[in-house]
Amino acid sequence: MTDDHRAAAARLLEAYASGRPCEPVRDLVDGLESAYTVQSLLTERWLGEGRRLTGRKIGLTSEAVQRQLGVGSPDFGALFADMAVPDGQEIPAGAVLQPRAEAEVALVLERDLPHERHTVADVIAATAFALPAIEVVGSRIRDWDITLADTVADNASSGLYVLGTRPVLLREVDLRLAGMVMERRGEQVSTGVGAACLGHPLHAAVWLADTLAVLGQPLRAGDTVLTGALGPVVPVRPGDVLEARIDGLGDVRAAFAAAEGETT
Ligand SMILES: C=C/C=C(\O)C(=O)O
Repeated sequence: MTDDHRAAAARLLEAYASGRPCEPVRDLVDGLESAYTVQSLLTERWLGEGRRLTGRKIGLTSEAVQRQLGVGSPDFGALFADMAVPDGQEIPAGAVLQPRAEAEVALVLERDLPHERHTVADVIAATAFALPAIEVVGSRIRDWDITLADTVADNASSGLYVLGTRPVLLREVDLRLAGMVMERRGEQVSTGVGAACLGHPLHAAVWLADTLAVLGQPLRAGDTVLTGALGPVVPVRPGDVLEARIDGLGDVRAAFAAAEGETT
């Protein structure tokens, strides 16, 4: 760990604290490993503040999002209990900096995934159930001017996440063929399918499980895994109500508070 890593972490933490986006951190981060070192600094700090790790998110799994953000490989970030918003509960204005929303498949594990190389069968055997999810991503970096290094350092642009409430067993759903539609007050704003997520959301989960095991931080029983967007990410405006429906998994809703002085 270097002074540059500490400076990058401090820049991101200042953006969180002030609510004002910061300049990119890529000038302080030399490559992917270095970016994950900055992310780890943030994670360690948040754990030290008593936040509870609830799992991980995978990002940049779909070509649509990779094109939108101009970055070309998956990444991961940490999820904490205070980032989980109950289905349909209003999300306060300003809770996430520069919020955007995406619909995805969440997996909840009932077994550890400790190996350096997992199979899809390992992931299926370790999964208790799947849920539909909306991830509210955000960026501490001004205007989302991000490279892969910036988003990795910035906890994979994590914000909040909303999980549906009807658990579905993997044997009851074909996640590859599962279509997704996300609507903003009845208007279609994003569509996609499970196959858009690295070919299959379970492939994304295998990538994450292997990557974390190699890093010595394996996925554990009880973890939630957000497997990555199934379709394009959409900007969020105050007062938005977004509803995502995923075939076989059902629906989930993210409701955003109106800006002060506005009613919806
Ligand atoms: C910037 C964040 C992207 C994701 O979370 C995703 O592609 O799922």
